Amino acid sequence: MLKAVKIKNGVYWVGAIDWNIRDYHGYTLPGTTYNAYLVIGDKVALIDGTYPGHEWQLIERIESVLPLEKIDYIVANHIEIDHSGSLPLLSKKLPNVPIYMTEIAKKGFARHYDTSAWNIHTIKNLENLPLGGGKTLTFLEAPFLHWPDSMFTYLGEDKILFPNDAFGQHVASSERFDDELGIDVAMEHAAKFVANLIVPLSPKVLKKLGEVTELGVPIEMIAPSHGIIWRSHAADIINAYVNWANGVSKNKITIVYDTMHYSTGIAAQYIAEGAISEGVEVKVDLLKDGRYEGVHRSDVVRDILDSKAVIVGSPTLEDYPLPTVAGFLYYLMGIRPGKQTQKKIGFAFGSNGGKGGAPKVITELLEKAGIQICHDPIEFTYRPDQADKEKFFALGQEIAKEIKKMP
Ligand SMILES: Cc1cc2nc3c(=O)[nH]c(=O)nc-3n(C[C@H](O)[C@H](O)[C@H](O)COP(=O)(O)O)c2cc1C
Repeated sequence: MLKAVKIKNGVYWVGAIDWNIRDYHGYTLPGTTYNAYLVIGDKVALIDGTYPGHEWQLIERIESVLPLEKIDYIVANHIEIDHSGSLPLLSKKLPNVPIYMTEIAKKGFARHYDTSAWNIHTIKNLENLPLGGGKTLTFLEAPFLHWPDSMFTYLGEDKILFPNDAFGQHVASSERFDDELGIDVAMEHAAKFVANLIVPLSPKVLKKLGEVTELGVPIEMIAPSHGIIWRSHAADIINAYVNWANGVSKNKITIVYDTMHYSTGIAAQYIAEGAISEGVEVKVDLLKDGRYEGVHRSDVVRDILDSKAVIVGSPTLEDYPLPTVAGFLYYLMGIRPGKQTQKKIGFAFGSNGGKGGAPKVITELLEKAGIQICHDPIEFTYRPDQADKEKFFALGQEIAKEIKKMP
């Protein structure tokens, strides 16, 4: 039988490890976990659940602590199926057990499952659920963190926040805690998660963290619904969230491009060399799914998370950017990294066969992603010549100097 992991007295991790998942809604990941938690007072509550197909891990881990029938309450912090996929089975096995959720979740669940037989309890913001035995759950509505239905659950006596997807990371590992996995590795997985899922919600993150601070609820441990539990570095991940939400960046430039015959790649290299000569960090990402093996867009946005500048290149193909670049820009428009408190600058470039047009289209899409355009689109025909190379090197130097002046 799989075992639960004790995270505090009377609190257990009873989730599932999914070692195999490599793509989740277009985000590449090295596996993940679906975290669920058992809180045992006089009464017993189960917080969150698993993706469909992983219910067996959840049930075995619960039963390593107590019989499933001992569960008195189920808390559903979020409707998305990677957390709620076990509810259809649990609601059958535990037919009378109340399931706590927000009013919006109730409607959302009805669009996912047949909830007619569920014993649903809709929570009010800051409602308490005393379990007895020194365990009280408090529910905090957290709309749009990250879906309209989302809520956080707080276990006051143990100072544990169960914020569902917030503070999560997609990583499958034998370690359950930040200090076991290593803080740098944990932070890197958290950064990718934030770059892809949380950046568009930045104002809401800041507002919610402000509300939690005002409530004066001490948080010693953060137990998210994916990845490791923050037990030694809860304050560090909260601080990192504040910085990411504000768009705090390094003197770093991300250059992202695709190419058919590599002319645009030569230009990218010259921009990079110019910037490097000014002492700034540069990441050059050739987009995956293009002609060459490259970097997946979900990793490119991770690079952009702490970059002050984003430079995007594409040759012109039938008057437009390559589909990889266009697709990437649509992804970026949804994430809107340039719309955080601290701005990002950028421009577009690319090779053409005489007519061109791609960099102009890229510029428009970069603007929609909130990137402040600091240079007109730059085009050249076929291979860059010596003058082009020098121009691109100088541009790299120019933008590096510019970002060094930015906060
Ligand atoms: C199928 C195809 C369509 C193209 N369409 C255009 C176009 O609409 N306008 C243009 O100026 N060049 C066009 N070109 C030329 C490329 O933009 C040119 O070869 C460029 O140098 C390629 O840059 P790269 O080496 O970075 O791939 C096209 C090339 C191909 C193969």
